[in-house]
Amino acid sequence: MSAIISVQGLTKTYPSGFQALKNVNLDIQRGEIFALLGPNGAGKTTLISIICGIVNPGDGRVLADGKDVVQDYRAARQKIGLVPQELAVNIFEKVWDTVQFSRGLFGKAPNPAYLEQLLRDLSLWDKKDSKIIALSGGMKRRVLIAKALAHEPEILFLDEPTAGVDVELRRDMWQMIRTLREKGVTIILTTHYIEEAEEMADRIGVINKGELMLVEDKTALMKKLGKKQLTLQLVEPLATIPAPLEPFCLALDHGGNTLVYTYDADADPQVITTLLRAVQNAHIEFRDLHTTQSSLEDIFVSLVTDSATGATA
Ligand SMILES: Nc1ncnc2c1ncn2[C@@H]1O[C@H](COP(=O)(O)OP(=O)(O)OP(=O)(O)O)[C@@H](O)[C@H]1O
Repeated sequence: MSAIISVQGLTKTYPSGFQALKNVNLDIQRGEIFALLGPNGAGKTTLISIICGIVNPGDGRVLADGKDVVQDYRAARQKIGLVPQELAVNIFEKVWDTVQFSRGLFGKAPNPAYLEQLLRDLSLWDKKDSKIIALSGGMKRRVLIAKALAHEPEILFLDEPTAGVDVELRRDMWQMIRTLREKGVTIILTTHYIEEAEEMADRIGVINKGELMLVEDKTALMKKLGKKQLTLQLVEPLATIPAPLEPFCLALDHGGNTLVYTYDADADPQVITTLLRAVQNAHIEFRDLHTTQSSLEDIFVSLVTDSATGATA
């Protein structure tokens, strides 16, 4: 895969003197779904806004499909669709008119057949003559997506696409995003719902205080930084952990009624057999056992917290 977006040494200091981005380097691969995660104020919107040519970069360079977003703004911007967080439309306009207008903004020739298919795909076709003010919140979001896609961009940015939408619409949006990717559109989304990134993304970027802390394949990330826990529910409570089990660094919970073993998600599975044998040799009986795996949310929280406290992994 080749990079469709290339961010090189990007730094942004707002006129207030606040440094919102610090030497960000990032390549987005053609055809991927990339999720950018970060706490409030981390710099996600600033980064997206610079790539989309809405905010001026400070130092550094951004290329969209090889076009410099400053020097070759129009060509670069034409490649990109942006679904903003906030509704930024004339609410008295009709759906069809607003979508057609968006296409015209990019100097694209009218293509009613394309726009009809777009509105049909977004379940908006029967609302094409409705004024935006008369639509539900979920439909307004779909209109924002239709506007962003009206000029047939190859790259789609979604800034918090499902903030405040109900579960059903969120699932619909996820399906919509997947369908777009199948059609070859590269998707970059920011989200506070880690579950969304876990569900959708091929790769994850974590940004904190203007610094890109990590960019990794999602599955590899969850394997590398994820933890698993094996919990044994004991028949008889233990007062202390017997000496032969000490090397496993077990925790004794629930008044001595459960033994918990925490291990790396990519650890050798043999380690569990060894532990269970040691438990048996120590004459400890258990009535039940189960394993859990840390979510992307656990990993994200520990990354951001560790960086705040200066801890290293
Ligand atoms: N125009 C501006 N002038 C000065 N500071 C700004 C400006 N826009 C953003 N900032 C600051 O830059 C930092 C990054 O903001 P940004 O909106 O990029 O964060 P974010 O990660 O998108 O946050 P959120 O998740 O809350 O949307 C914040 O501290 C914000 O206050």
